[in-house]
Amino acid sequence: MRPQREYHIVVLGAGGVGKSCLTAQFVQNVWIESYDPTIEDSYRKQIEVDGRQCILEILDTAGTEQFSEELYMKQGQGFLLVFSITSMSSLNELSELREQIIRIKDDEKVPIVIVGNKSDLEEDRAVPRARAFGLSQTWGNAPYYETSARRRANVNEVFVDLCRQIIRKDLQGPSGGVDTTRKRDGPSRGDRKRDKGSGGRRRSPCVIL
Ligand SMILES: Nc1nc2c(ncn2[C@@H]2O[C@H](COP(=O)(O)OP(=O)(O)OP(=O)(O)O)[C@@H](O)[C@H]2O)c(=O)[nH]1
Repeated sequence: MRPQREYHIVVLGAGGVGKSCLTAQFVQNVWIESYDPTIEDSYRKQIEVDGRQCILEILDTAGTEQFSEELYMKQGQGFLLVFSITSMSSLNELSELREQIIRIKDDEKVPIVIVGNKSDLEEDRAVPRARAFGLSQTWGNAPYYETSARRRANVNEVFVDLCRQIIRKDLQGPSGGVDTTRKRDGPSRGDRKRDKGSGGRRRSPCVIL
């Protein structure tokens, strides 16, 4: 049996674009209506991609408060760059984030997926699909998906695409994922948390499904 590999994914983007909702839909299959700004949450989920068992360690970052940015960019092996199709400024914010990732990772070909979330709000669209797609092309043909966390549309697809890119890179070089057969499973990082109250959202930093 192939060993499981562990991959670090970081979800980045402006505040309120739906990073936490996308992550919660992917990891826990739940929809969160309320807006509760994230400080930093991390989750674990095991998935199978092309016959390989992968454990994804997903870091859901703060849209507004930028804690330990450099550290998590260094540790991340793949990045979901999320904007809302209802906000042009949220798309514009991604350019700087991408530049930062490339500078910190010192790698032009770092696995990235660009995500235009809130596709269910077509009537409020402010970012033409062609505009976002054009940008993704100038970023080395990074895959571009439109998602709806609310309707759970394309949610798995963005994580699987990113995971596939990381696997490909992992197979090409020695600096890939961690072989978890040599590592004790334990709680994730992500220890800086805001008290999220008793709503539907979990306080636990670590979810293993
Ligand atoms: N209609 C619609 N609303 C969404 C969608 N995704 C998220 N939202 C709403 O947008 C608001 C913000 O969602 P969050 O997931 O908390 O956004 P975030 O990017 O994590 O925000 P920060 O934690 O501040 O960085 C919430 O009220 C969600 O219910 C979506 O796909 N469609």
